[in-house]
Amino acid sequence: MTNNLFQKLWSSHIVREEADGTALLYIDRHFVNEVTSPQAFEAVKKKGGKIWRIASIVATSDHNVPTKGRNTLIRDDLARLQIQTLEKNCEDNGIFAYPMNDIRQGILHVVGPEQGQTLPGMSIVCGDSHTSTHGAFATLAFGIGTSEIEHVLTTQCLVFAKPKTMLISIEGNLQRGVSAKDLILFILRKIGSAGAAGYAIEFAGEVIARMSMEARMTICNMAIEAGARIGLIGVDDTTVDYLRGRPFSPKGKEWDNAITYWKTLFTDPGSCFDKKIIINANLVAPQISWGTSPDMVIDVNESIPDPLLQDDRVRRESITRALDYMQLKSGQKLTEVYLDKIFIGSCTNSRIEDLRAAAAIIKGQKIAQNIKLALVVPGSGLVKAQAEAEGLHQVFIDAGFEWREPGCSMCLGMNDDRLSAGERCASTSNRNFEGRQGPRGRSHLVSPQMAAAAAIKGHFTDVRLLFV
Ligand SMILES: CC(C)[C@H](C(=O)O)[C@@H](O)C(=O)O
Ligand code: SF4
Repeated sequence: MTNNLFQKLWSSHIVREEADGTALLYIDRHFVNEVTSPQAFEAVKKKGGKIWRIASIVATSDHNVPTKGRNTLIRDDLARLQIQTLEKNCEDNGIFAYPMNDIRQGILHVVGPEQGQTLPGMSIVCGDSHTSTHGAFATLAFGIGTSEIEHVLTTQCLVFAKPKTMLISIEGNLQRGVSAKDLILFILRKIGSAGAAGYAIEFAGEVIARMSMEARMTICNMAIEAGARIGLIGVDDTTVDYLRGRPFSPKGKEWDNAITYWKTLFTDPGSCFDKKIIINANLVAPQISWGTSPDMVIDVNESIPDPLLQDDRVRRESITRALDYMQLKSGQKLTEVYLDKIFIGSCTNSRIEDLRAAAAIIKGQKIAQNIKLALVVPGSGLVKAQAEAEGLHQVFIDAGFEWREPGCSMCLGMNDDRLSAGERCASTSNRNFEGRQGPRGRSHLVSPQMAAAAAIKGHFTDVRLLFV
């Protein structure tokens, strides 16, 4: 019998399955952050419950940690309280946590894989929608809400409705200067922000096979922006090589056994999917989001769409509203629009490869006069240290960027790093909703290369031209 990767992962975690496909799943790994866990811990305590499997939990604060001045008091009361509460909950329950000043601290979706706490075959949950990132390692990984966190804490299980399966196969070659981020933005634009709702997506094909784990994580990270709670990629040598020698990866005989199992985690040839999509990578240009949803995207050289040309009324209205919010006009080119801030970071694009790609473009140049603030926020303390060892930090600093401590930072306005009203930002993050990076702020989602080039020019530019 042939099974696709999702079916293999699903069936190996079922505790009980109902006829309609809803199942009680066993959870192997529970990542916990400061924002969505306090009420869950509180509820467990109130009900006199016990945490079922403490060793499955890994915690760190990432959303509202400051990215500078970490040794001074955090000014925002809520942020301070949430961080302190997480620390206390972990201490009281003996839970493994990376404190804010630990070099291993960072965004959970960067830290888990980096430490080998994300391993193929696991079921993984976290009170955060971008948990789909971990699916790049052939894990059944998805975001959950606060009441579900409580459920997992006390039972190690979770009820989950079985999703349908979608295969997105990416063939051909990505052009030079076009990255995994452009590819996933291109896919979002093709299938829409609800195009994969109710599905688990598997990304496959020759382009994925050639990609690094960092790039694969960028792809799976944004599966949720297409409505899929799960994004998956099968295990191959790249997966195994990435995990070899990581602090929490299995060692010795256990490593050998693990590889034997991991190598079964791929879609059997001839397996069925509920839906299949083929993408020609050769057609992908550098992408820029122009609107207030991650599927409102155009090629770098395209013009902003005209709402009047849309047949669908809802679509027409949402484009009109987005253009108004973004203060853009149909027919306009984004290469002509000046930017105020640059953000290179987030769980989508803050890994070492992302920083290398951005630094390669910036090297020896200065940020444009009109850029008020350009931030580079590494995804973890270890990414930061690696970048410093390679001298990348100096490239950024010399150009006029600020080099910060790891965290979610300007990806969302939950800490001091924000857009002010009306400011326009080139951002390597994953969401461009109204007010996402600060009230009335305007976000354009791009790749690290595109953000780097925009910092130098002061506006967007086609990075492919920098490589000829
Ligand atoms: C705050 C958190 C719950 C949220 C999420 O679930 O994704 C955040 O990380 C985001 O990116 O919007
Ligand atoms: S970096 Fe952004 S998308 Fe990722 S977990 Fe943090 S806030 Fe969410």
